[in-house]
Amino acid sequence: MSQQTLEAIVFDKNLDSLKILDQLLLPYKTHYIDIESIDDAFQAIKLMQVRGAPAIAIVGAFTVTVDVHRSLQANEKRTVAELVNKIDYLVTSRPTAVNLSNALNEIKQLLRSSFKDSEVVNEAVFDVIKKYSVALHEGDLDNNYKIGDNGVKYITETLKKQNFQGPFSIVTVCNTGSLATSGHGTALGIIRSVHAQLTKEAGNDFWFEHAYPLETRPYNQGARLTTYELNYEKIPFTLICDNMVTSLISSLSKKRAVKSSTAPVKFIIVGADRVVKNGDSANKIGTFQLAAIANYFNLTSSNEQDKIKFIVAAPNTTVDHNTATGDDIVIEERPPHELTTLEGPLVSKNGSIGEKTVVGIATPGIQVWNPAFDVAPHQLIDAIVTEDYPVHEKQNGEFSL
Ligand SMILES: CSC[C@H]1O[C@H](OP(=O)(O)O)[C@H](O)[C@@H]1O
Repeated sequence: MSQQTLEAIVFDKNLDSLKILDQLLLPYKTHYIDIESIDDAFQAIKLMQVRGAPAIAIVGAFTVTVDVHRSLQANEKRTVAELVNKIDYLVTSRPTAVNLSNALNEIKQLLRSSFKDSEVVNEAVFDVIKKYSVALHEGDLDNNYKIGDNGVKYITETLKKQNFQGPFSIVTVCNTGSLATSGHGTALGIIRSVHAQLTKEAGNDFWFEHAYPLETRPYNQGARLTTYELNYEKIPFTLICDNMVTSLISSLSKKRAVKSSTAPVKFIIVGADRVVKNGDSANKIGTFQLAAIANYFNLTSSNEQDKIKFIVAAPNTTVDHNTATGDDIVIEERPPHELTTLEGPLVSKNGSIGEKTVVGIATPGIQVWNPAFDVAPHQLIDAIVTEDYPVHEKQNGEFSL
């Protein structure tokens, strides 16, 4: 496998060129794809060659930048109104993650406030879009480190309040790390920061011992991407299937070792694609179940030290202030083949990596339901961790975002 990297998005400020890491080939192959137009980006986002709410917003913004750069180089005459239409098309590539529409709508507002619809796109238009895109990319990385630190503070405060002692573990779903953002990540960013700061040597009565990433069917972001990141950073983890969470929590709560660890699950930390005004949060399918599982164990345990906190980690660019509740969130449905087949390279017994292959794992031609996301109700969420501190917690059962 060529040199391993976690840099999902590469924008060259001098060449005004954009490359994305093809995440459909990870973890077996590191391959970058050139993105030269809005059409290229629509395809790459739709196919999930790049995915993750913040990452697709950053790719969307950089794509408009390189698309305009290319058209100026080709001396194409395009009005601002025509460019806005192409931007609206890009927004439709993945409807649930609000980051993409937030970013592209902000670019449209900048264009509308600085130029006439009938004006021909020129260098001044390009400069406005590039400046916004670079700031979005750099701001996302800064936000993620703040989310990580805020997550550490919340976890530390929680464990101290509970008078918890000893090692603890964290469950997470999908991929919310460097491959889903500009770097460090959101939920996985908190795990990175917890691994770095809440060590046994840090002197607290408690310390982080283990992460449990879920496989995250059907696209397998956890099995392919989160394990790739955790392995790269040498963070201790054990991959589990999506249907193993209750057994994992139950075994560890009874001090029954799972592989080499007995550290109880104290936090389930997930990302988000859209957090709406009342705190309902859309995220990868299976997230609602995780919130319900945490709630079950909390209802059936009387001991404060056993309580599990359900945390949503997301930057403010993922918050949708225009939508009241989760009932109003459009959930993207994906193609049936993602459920009925598996795509990947043939891996021989000696570990050598072959050509990409598609294998069937279900009866051909059957009816399939493949929603990419679900909505965790705010009632089941203990904290929403953004780049702001203190973190968002419910007052009288309600979030105030
Ligand atoms: C920080 S990534 C947020 C969010 O995006 C992922 O969805 P997908 O892989 O389908 O783009 C997943 O729901 C993450 O939690």
